[in-house]
Amino acid sequence: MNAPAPRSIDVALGLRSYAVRIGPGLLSDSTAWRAAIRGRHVLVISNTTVAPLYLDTVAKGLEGLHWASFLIDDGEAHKTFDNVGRALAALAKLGATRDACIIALGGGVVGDLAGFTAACWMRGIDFIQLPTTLLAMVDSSVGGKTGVNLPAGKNLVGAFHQPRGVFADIGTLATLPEREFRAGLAEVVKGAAIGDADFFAWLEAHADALAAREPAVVTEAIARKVAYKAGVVARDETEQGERALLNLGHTFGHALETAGRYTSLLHGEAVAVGMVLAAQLSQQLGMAALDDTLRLQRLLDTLGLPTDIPEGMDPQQLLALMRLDKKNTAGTLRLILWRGIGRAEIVAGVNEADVLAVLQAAV
Ligand SMILES: NC(=O)c1ccc[n+]([C@@H]2O[C@H](COP(=O)([O-])OP(=O)(O)OC[C@H]3O[C@@H](n4cnc5c(N)ncnc54)[C@H](O)[C@@H]3O)[C@@H](O)[C@H]2O)c1
Ligand SMILES: O=C(O)C(=O)C[C@@H](O)[C@H](O)[C@H](O)COP(=O)(O)O
Ligand SMILES: [Zn+2]
Repeated sequence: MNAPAPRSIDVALGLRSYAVRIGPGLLSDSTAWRAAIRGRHVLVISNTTVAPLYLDTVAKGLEGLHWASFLIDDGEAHKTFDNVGRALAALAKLGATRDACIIALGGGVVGDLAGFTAACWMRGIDFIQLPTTLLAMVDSSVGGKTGVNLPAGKNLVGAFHQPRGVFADIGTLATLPEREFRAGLAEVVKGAAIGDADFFAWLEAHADALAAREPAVVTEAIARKVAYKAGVVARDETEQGERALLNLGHTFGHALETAGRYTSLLHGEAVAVGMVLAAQLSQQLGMAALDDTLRLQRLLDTLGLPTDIPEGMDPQQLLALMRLDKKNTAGTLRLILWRGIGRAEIVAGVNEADVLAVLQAAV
């Protein structure tokens, strides 16, 4: 089978615009990403799973530069402030000046942490995203949200800091475990559920091909989701309005992740469950129809994603965690609710009793 044609999608942000390139061989063909490095110092941030697979390939593209690597342990539980401190120490040891560049090699955990480290060092240096998970390719590497978790909540510390470029080598998906691949599909479904009913229907029609990882279909899905997200980010970089829609399922999802101490559900899985809960709440409030909720559930199911809250979770604790969500204002819940396939809405002042009722019915 022919390799899918490479794609390039622009994130239009004036002087800080950049391209998201998607295709095979982008790690080993270093010409493009190397050109995005302006200075002499480079810190590659990765983790103990990804580095043994791909760091040597990246290293070949760094010849002649003064570079080092900093590896974190694997998993969401390591997207911490402590690790940012260690990464900053690695930059100091490297002697990194303001024209230094950080390369994020890995999934969303590495990307978020590396981006935040780049935002902090000397008040902001360049970084490049080399995403190696489906989730990072379709979502976390694009748009400049960077940050880390606290025990009190997901992504509570962070900064908006855009990368200089994103280079998604789809060849790296060959080594990605099945569960992680499926978790990435949740963020693809999310984009379609929020703002693109045609894309949602396309996902339904191609669900089996996606689950089977057919390269052309996977590439098309990545490109469509990235194009959708790039448009939203270009219109509302710092989430003053529309961008909050990208949080569909996340207020519930982040609470599930935090309650599970970042080791129970993967982020994409938590978003899948969270979208179903948001749909059920929307239905309860008379905003969405049962048929649409069932369609969403069916698609997530076909893609092998969970749609139920894991056993043992406490609705009151989940609600308490939701109160610390960054979208909330003036002590009231502000959620992304759903009007049906392709239509989401920001709703302020959501009644806690309604949220609790949905959580209690779901456990
Ligand atoms: N900044 C954003 O806009 C944004 C968007 C969505 C998600 N996120 C964040 O992204 C994180 C989730 O990202 P994720 O799903 O990529 O998780 P992850 O970074 O933990 O990666 C998933 C797993 O896959 C492994 N892995 C990565 N690439 C691999 C490869 N090619 N082959 C084999 N194994 C590989 C990793 O070591 C890890 O075990 C969460 O912290 C979430 O909050 C951020
Ligand atoms: O890019 C965005 O904006 C998103 O909300 C994308 C989400 O998928 C992602 O999980 C993001 O990190 C959540 O952001 P947060 O502001 O809720 O922490
Ligand atoms: Zn997300």
